Amino acid sequence: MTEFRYELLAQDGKARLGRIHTAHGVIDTPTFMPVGTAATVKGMLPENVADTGAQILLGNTYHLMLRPGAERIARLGGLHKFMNWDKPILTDSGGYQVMSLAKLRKITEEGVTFKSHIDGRKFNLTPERSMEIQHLLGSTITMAFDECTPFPATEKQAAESMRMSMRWAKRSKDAFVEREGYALYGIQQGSVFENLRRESSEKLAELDLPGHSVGGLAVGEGQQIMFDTLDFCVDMLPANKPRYLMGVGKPSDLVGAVMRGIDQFDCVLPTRSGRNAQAFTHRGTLNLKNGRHRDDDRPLDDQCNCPACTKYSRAYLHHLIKAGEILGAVLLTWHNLAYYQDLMRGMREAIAEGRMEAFARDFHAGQEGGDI
Ligand SMILES: CC1(C)O[C@H]2[C@@H](O1)[C@@]1(COC(C)(C)O1)O[C@@H]2CNc1nc2cc3nc(N)[nH]c(=O)c3cc2[nH]1
Repeated sequence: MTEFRYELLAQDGKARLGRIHTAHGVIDTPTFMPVGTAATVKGMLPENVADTGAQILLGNTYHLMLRPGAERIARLGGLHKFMNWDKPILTDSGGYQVMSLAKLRKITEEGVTFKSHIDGRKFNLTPERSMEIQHLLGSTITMAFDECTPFPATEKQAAESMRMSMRWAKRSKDAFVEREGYALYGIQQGSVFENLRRESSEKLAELDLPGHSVGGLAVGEGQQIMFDTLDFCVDMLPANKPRYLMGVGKPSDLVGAVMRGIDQFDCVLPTRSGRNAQAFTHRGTLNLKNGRHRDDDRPLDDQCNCPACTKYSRAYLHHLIKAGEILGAVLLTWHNLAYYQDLMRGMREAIAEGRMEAFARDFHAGQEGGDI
């Protein structure tokens, strides 16, 4: 069996090249984790997600506990078997999704009670139940149960929220079932306050966990405040363990956060935007609904080798979108995931060669290139 461990292979400024070894395989970092909320990366076969270069997917405790149920997935062999993905899976712990999706939520020291946004059934989620669900799913990386502090928050609100999350982190660790090659990550909170981020990091350090995430960001604060917070909060987490920035983000967020020491990312943007006709390319973003594409025989992105870019034209993609054809959403999702993986691969190579600054400059020049 493989023990869970992080290898730091190279650094370029604060940017890190690394490798995470897990029971379900290796993850080259910096890495982007496609979101597979309901046990599927929407519109994609898992083998095609793997073909884009993805080495790990994100799943959600909240969605899977509501439907089809964690015990059912366990009876059917676990989430990897259920969705036919044999590489690592990281599952979020549910607190964030309860606050952003569920109805009639009630938070107490014990946990959260809420009504399903699907059928109104009542549920109870505690650190202990979240750990049990993620164990039943067979998650490679389990996230501690926390409260994502809303933005904006006063320092007092952020302190109270963070301190409850740190008590819940201890309960998560006590309930987590240790398995070789599997890991529990702690989640740093504290909003935008340096002293609270430090207090959170010190509390997490006492638990000696194999990895950590920066929580409480990508909650509407905007890129500059996110970067300003990362400038001080990432270094508070142990350098010999992975650092995961939850819910981020658009391509320029990824470049800026890698340069501030982040190793793992997840975001709905590439898949959700793909279903909404938006394509990320090396020369900026395109909306394929726009009529200017109707006669354009060029590939979507001439630097991409995904099926959408090598087998079809912008005109065809525009036609599929206008006609509401499923293939339009599939091809744009496929392309966006391939673009995100190309971006991460490009950054890994740049860090290995000590040219991350130049990579970032070229990235921004390409995005502002215009006339795409
Ligand atoms: C509500 C929904 C679907 O989740 C996405 C997406 O909208 C949207 C809306 O704007 C973008 C940025 C594009 O992403 O924000 C969400 C992504 N930001 C984010 N995800 C998080 C998940 C988290 N999980 C835990 N356990 N704890 C956290 O502190 C936490 C913080 C997070 N911040």
